[in-house]
Amino acid sequence: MEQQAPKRLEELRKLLEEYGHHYYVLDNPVVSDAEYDALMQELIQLEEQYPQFFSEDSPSVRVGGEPLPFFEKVEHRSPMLSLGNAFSDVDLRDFDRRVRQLVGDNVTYTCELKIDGLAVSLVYEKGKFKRGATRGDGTVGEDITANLKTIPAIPLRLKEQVNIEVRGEAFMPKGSFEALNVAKEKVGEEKFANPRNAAAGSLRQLDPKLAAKRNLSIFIYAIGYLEEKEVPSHHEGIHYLKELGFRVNKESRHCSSIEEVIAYTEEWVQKRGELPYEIDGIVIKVDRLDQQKEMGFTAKSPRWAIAFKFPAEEVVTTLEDIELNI
Ligand SMILES: CC(C)(CNC(=O)c1ccc(Oc2ccccc2)cc1)c1ccc2c(N)nc(N)nc2n1
Repeated sequence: MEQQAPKRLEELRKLLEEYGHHYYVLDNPVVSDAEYDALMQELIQLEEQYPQFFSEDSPSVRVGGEPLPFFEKVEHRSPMLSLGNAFSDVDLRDFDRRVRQLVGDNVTYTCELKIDGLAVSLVYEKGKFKRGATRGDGTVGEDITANLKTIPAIPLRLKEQVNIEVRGEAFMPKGSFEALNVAKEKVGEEKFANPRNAAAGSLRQLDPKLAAKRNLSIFIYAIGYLEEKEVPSHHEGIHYLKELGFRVNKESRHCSSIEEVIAYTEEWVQKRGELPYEIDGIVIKVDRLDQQKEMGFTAKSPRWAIAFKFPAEEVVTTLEDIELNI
């Protein structure tokens, strides 16, 4: 007869999973950091006391396991495609014209912020997080599961026991990036050039305990495959991902015309500085899945999506940043 795990251990796992979801996925904390940390410490101590009740989806895995000798290569079940680029309204209108030529005039778009981070794939079996990987060359990536498990915004268990693979952008918030570079400067270590390099550098090193300290987060933006369920549109797919427990970006907008899309790009060129994370553009997707299927793919990109790239953010170099060699 299998021994029952102590009640308190199960209770702590449920509490920390619930609190973690509110804090890191919904950006809506229900307990203080101090209370969350105290409960986590209590769970870690209990799990050390009862190692026979180890569970791979316990919230305690967020602190990170032992360093790996190397990363395994993994093949994505469906390719992680790249996006064609648009640099102007003319390019966006050309895209809209191509879409209408292929699927007719009854077309709407979903616009999403293009987060400046590291593209990753997350595989769930019966709702449990099994494997996470970098994009790599789109077909083969590196298995960075151990590092991704330390990201609190990545659910270890979904609200439904589905087999699903999702794609998203792991990133380091601007505030965490600034603090990390201050800490590196203090000990004379090389600073990261930007949050994207900091996120990639944190996830592509072999020690999960180091990744756990980097305050990384993620936004999920695509379903790679999903068994036993069809979603009719992209925006309904994203809503489903949110219901499953994934962190999705609240700024996405369902647009009924390319004019609305252009207005959205102009809005975010202005507002990007107000975001707590860096973005390098906007991704525009034909919203209906039947029309996406009708349009298909080129060798490496979908015909039904495009990335509108922002001009590189001009870096204002303050006087104290310029070594005054007078
Ligand atoms: C649209 C897609 C390319 C994802 N989609 C896929 O990767 C993808 C992959 C196989 C698909 O189906 C196939 C299945 C088998 C073979 C070929 C295709 C469908 C979509 C993409 C890429 C980058 C994005 C980004 N940086 N930010 C946001 N917000 N969205 C993004 N969306």
